[in-house]
Amino acid sequence: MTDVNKVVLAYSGGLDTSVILKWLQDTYNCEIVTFTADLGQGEEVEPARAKAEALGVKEIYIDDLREEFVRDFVFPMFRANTIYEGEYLLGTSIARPLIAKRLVEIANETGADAISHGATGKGNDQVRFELGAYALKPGVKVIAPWREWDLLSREKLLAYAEKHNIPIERHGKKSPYSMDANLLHISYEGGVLEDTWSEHEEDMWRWSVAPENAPDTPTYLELTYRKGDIVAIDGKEMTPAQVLTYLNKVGGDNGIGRVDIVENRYVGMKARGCYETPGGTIMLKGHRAMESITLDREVMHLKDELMPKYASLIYNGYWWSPERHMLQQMIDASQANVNGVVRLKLYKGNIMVVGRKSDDSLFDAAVATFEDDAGAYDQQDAEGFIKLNALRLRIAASKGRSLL
Ligand SMILES: Nc1ncnc2c1ncn2[C@@H]1O[C@H](COP(=O)(O)OP(=O)(O)OP(=O)(O)O)[C@@H](O)[C@H]1O
Ligand SMILES: NC(=O)NCCC[C@H](N)C(=O)O
Ligand SMILES: N[C@@H](CC(=O)O)C(=O)O
Repeated sequence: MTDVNKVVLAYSGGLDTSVILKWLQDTYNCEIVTFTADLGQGEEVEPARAKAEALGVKEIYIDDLREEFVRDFVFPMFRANTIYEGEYLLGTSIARPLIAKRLVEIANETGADAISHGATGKGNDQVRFELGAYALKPGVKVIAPWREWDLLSREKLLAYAEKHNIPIERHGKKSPYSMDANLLHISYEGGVLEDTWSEHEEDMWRWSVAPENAPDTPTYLELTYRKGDIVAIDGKEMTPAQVLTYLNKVGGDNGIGRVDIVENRYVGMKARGCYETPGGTIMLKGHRAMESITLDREVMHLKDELMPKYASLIYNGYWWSPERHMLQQMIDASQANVNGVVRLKLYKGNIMVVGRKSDDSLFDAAVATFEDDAGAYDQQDAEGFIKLNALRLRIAASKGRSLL
């Protein structure tokens, strides 16, 4: 067993991390610092203070990280139109690097030599927390209780909690799912979802109405972009966290952003997950529309080619890596002219782009028109363009390389 003096625990305040807190004290006989983040999960974080105090913790950090989360993690990720395996908007994946960063900062402030978290040994989150911690504090020790203890069933965990007077009630509605929530999404895993054929239950979803129950009249939105980020909605300036909060509300009301997928975890297994990402789904659609008139074609296509790689880096836990940093600089540089306004129509789970405008637009109506273009584009140029592009095809065909 590793020798540790002081551990910073990522303490969400629920049953699992409360058991972990006690288990760390007993097993490692060390001081514990707790860290609880408000990432917009919609549950009060303050109750974590009293719970930690009741377990004898002296150093308690409760941080409101909502603005930092959206400004420095969510927005940069959306500049790349990031999506994992075609469906997942990485709501949990993008929050873990921020938790890792704060764990390390708090360890430095309090003189702790170790960090701990409650992610299991079967998932992605352990990888994300630990790669981040090692990248930012190379000598840090890591304690992952799920990989060490024998409390592997719910019954054992509850028995341990009861024996040590750890309150087992959770605030809010009890969920049969393993969930993670923040301003970008809610994820649901486990329970009935472990049968890939069983349909998710309607009452599982917490933020959105079913598309069929959404209003019969559409909702229009105007998103103003500056350097690839939304800075105003319907002309009203907003901070990054305000933007996402607002879009979650209107998106949820219109039945937008539900997905039910089976994804490939980094550790090798496939896992079923349902995700509710109303604001993020709107942001992705809006951003692509803004780029469609402001980005050069080859820049756009290169971004699209690199995006799956960038998404995998984030999914697999490599936010704090030199390769993600390098890609981010390129992505950010591409956004210099991604300015303007996009107009969207939300209707029963759908998002339609109905307008886009920009002072930096590359769309040239004089060139694109089906009407007389007054010499803006010489149609005869196209003949040589096509012939030279066809040259190798014609040579191959003339030498008998039939494609039929
Ligand atoms: N808001 C948060 N603040 C600090 N740490 C967090 C937060 N959310 C999650 N974590 C860390 O990530 C781990 C994995 O998250 P997950 O959502 O699986 O936790 P959990 O099993 O729900 O824990 P609990 O039952 O205590 O809520 C948690 O055990 C905790 O260490
Ligand atoms: N139950 C959870 O804690 N889910 C978080 C993981 C969500 C998603 N499968 C991910 O790996 O990012
Ligand atoms: N948070 C979940 C899922 C994951 O990490 O992929 C776990 O700890 O297992």
